[in-house]
Amino acid sequence: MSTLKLHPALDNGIQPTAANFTGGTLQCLCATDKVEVKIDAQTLHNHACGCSKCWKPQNAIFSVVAVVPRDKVSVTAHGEKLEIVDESATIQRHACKQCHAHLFGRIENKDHAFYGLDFVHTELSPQSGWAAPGFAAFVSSIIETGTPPAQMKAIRERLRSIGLEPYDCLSPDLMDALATHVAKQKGLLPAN
Ligand SMILES: N[C@@H](CCC(=O)N[C@@H](CSCO)C(=O)NCC(=O)O)C(=O)O
Ligand SMILES: [Zn+2]
Ligand SMILES: [Zn+2]
Repeated sequence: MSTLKLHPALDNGIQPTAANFTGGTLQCLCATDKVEVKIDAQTLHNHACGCSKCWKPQNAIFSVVAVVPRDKVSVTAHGEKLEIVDESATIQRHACKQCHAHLFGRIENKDHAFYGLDFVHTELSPQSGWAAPGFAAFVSSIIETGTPPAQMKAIRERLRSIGLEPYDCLSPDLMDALATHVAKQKGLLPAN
């Protein structure tokens, strides 16, 4: 067992994706009056994210975050406790005002490549079977939240050892999707 602590869902053995899994609920960390969000689909593109904006549990250096179509996400309890962390961010993260867990992050810009997808942390779910993380994104960004640069080599090696290829932005598939969207907007590729 490595002494490097990345995130509990990575350090304790990655739980496998369940076939035919169709969703569940997310709950905030409050002891009572939990905010609850229902997700009526399996998640996609789950990944470790090292950026400073994605929510992570205490002492974790990575977040674990996936996407799901926004029309599959609904607030089912205590929505009055939610607030948007940063209205100016591309991803508007809806967090519990009391425990600060992020229940979902929504893109409101219709011109964005990922418009229509919400960002969610399935570790907040009592169910198991959600999509397993498949890569690590924004790895160099962990330096921005205080990780000493000298630890980066060991952290990238640890990520690889648990099957998560480290990238300093998103994965090549997702970067290609972003660039394809821009080329279509410019009329350099056919719209569909
Ligand atoms: N170095 C910055 C990077 C922040 C960043 O660009 N984060 C990405 C990934 S979040 C989920 O994968 C992003 O798309 N952000 C848009 C947003 O947060 O609104 C840092 O660490 O802060
Ligand atoms: Zn809460
Ligand atoms: Zn992030």
